[in-house]
Amino acid sequence: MKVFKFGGASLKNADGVKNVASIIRQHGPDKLLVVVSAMGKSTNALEKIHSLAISGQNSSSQITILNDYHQEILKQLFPAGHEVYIAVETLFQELRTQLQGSGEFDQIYDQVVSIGEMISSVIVHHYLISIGLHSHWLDARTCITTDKNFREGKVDWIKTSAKIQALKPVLEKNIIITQGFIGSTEDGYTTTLGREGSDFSAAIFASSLVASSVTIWKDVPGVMNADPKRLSAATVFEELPFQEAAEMTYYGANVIHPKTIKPLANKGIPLLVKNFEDPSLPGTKIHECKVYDLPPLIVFKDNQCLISCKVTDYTFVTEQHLSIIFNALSSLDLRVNVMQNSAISFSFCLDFREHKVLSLIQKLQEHFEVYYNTGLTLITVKNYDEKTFEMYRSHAGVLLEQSSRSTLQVLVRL
Ligand SMILES: Nc1ncnc2c1ncn2[C@@H]1O[C@H](COP(=O)(O)OP(=O)(O)O)[C@@H](O)[C@H]1O
Ligand SMILES: N[C@@H](CC(=O)OP(=O)(O)O)C(=O)O
Repeated sequence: MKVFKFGGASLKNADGVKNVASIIRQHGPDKLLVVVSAMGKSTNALEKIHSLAISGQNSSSQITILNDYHQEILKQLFPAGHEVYIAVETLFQELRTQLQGSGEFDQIYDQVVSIGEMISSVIVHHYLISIGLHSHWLDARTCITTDKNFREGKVDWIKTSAKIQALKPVLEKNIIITQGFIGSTEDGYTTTLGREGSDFSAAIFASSLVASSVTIWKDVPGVMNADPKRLSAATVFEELPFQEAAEMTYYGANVIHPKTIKPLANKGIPLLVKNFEDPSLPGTKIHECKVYDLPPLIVFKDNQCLISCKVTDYTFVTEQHLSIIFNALSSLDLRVNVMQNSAISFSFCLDFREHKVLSLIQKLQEHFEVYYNTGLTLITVKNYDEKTFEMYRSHAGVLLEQSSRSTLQVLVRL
């Protein structure tokens, strides 16, 4: 059996849904489970709706814009009176109810933002039925069990795998359509797996079903040695070892979610990255292989924050200081992307998740003089050569630089 994953870019309008349906129709004789993300930029829109509502502002015009966007897609795909209209309206009702719910910021966020995937999966499912395919709609929350770490739910693999394996009889006669990005706590609250987590969902299903492959359908011809939106000369890899792909995603190559590779590599399931606009292109095969002479691989990670903690009592930075800093990071579940120390200060950069980073800074200020800069970009050059090394080191606006024998990292203000 195979797993396909279609992201927001492939489902951004009615033609996108038709194209996805045509790829599914042509998939061949294998059993198939399809994971879909929210349409277009719906998750960003839902994040905005949530943040307006939480801060006591009126979110109704943003909800209307999101509803209109989906209604336009529906109108182009289904005749008036089709049952899908009621299904989507029910989900918008659910959105309004959740916005009025009580609970922690992150908990409400997950109840609200997950609705994008619910809507898109319902639309794709009904469209597949309308063109004569045997589609079975699955609520991913009935299979993917996580802890209560809202916005970054940690998967309970034993429970999740058992529930996913129970889907095998359904797959005999149906194509399963389900949501990426979402799961559920044991007591029934929706959780999300981290932004752009639908690739990871595909890997969870594939690993539990021991699929023969996972294909993630993207708007690029495959995995490239840099984001083609940043470097137009980027070239496509025919194949890549799991290890290399995992490292790329760790440094921030957002073509694949960082948690996707491990479950697939553990079971030896190849990950294919293919282009949904031209499925005839070969794409990239990520699997256990050796590739020699890889070109320099350049990864840009935006929205970085550089924090410097300076000791205030004329002592040097000690292990006790580092322990305070790392305990604070760990208590907020924050990950450091690069770190560096001098005699009297310790600097590190991390993703700027405003809410959490400001709490971190507050904690650190109890012990250090804290300085911070936001709006930075971390550029990582893996397998650098002389030319790329010099080029990125001498980049304008470097705030921090670090290199090993194979990897250069510079933190810059672009
Ligand atoms: N190394 C890379 N190779 C290919 N694409 C990359 C790379 N790094 C970043 N990207 C970006 O990833 C995008 C595809 O991922 P994403 O937008 O998350 O897709 P989707 O939302 O459809 O899952 C591409 O449009 C491209 O700009
Ligand atoms: N919709 C979610 C999950 C996701 O993975 O989306 P996409 O496949 O479009 O990156 C997000 O935007 O974070």
